[in-house]
Amino acid sequence: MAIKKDGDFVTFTQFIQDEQKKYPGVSGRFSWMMSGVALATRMIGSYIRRAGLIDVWGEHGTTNVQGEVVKKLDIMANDALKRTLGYRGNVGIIASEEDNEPRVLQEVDEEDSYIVMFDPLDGSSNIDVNVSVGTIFTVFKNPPAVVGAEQSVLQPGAKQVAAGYVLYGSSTVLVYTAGSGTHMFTLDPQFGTYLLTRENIQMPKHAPQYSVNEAYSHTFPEGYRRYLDWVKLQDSPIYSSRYVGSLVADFHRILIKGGVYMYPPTSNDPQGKLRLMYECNPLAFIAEQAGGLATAGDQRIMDIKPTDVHERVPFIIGSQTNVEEVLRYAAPKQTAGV
Ligand SMILES: O=P(O)(O)OC[C@H]1O[C@](O)(COP(=O)(O)O)[C@@H](O)[C@@H]1O
Ligand SMILES: [Mg+2]
Ligand SMILES: [Mg+2]
Repeated sequence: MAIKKDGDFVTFTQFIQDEQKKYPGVSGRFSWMMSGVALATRMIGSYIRRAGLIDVWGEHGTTNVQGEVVKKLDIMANDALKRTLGYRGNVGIIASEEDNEPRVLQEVDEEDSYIVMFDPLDGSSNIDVNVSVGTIFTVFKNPPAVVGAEQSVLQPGAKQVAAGYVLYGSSTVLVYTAGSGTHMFTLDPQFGTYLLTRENIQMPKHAPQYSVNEAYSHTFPEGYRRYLDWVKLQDSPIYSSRYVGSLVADFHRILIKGGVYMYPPTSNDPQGKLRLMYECNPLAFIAEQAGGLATAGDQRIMDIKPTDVHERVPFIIGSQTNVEEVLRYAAPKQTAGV
């Protein structure tokens, strides 16, 4: 249900403006920038809702810097975000899964300048088959003293000022944090705006459910294979498994119901498949703000010092006790303090 405050629904922009009032001297341009992200995701959502009626299915005919076949919707989503953020006036630098390099959008005064990085369309392999997909974004402050777009973006996840994702599922939801809890907004198709529906989400401490692509498990490091053997022997409770193949959809289920998602190193992707800057860091911020954990197995995701905007890392995220169960096997030395 949409949450009412003083008898009124709370829109995403209003919520951010109220949240920003806690920080002295904030210009309000932050919420203007965030409304740009919200606008782009409404555009992307309208493309997805009309898939099959309009030409969004299939390949774009190019490959991205990661060697992946790019889908038409990857590019449409990327363009929508670049266009709306371009008009916001306080986004200095952007970086995207679909662009080789981070790009200086405009010179803005340092005080109020942000970096926005995003995975414009997450779960690309599910686009043509009508399975939920998403958009993931993260926001950093633009460091003073210009050091060049490439260097400016290479900040550890702990420096994020905000992060979020949109899940284009049975309903369209936007999950967001700016460091004071994790909150969810649902797009009201009638009003065409995101309304607050869950505030201060707390991830369950444990749930008997894991999410991993087991087709590759024979190539996982031994620890992860031992965890999968252990989890299948549990009978009270018995664990079940779920895997959609869209990171945002698999993570959202865990945020609400608990459990653990992992994408270990594989023979195909010895560093792991998922990208630190615009997939793992934003979800880690959201998970931690909801009482969960996120690790690369040997260190907390948000402590990793990035070296490349498209770098990949092993990824374990979810409920506190579930993640600790995985780490007992996958990274024994890592249990305390993740
Ligand atoms: O098919 P696999 O190897 O299980 O990988 C699925 C994973 O890859 C991704 O599709 C990668 O993200 P993109 O679709 O944004 O490239 C994740 O959403 C998903 O969790
Ligand atoms: Mg992705
Ligand atoms: Mg993507």
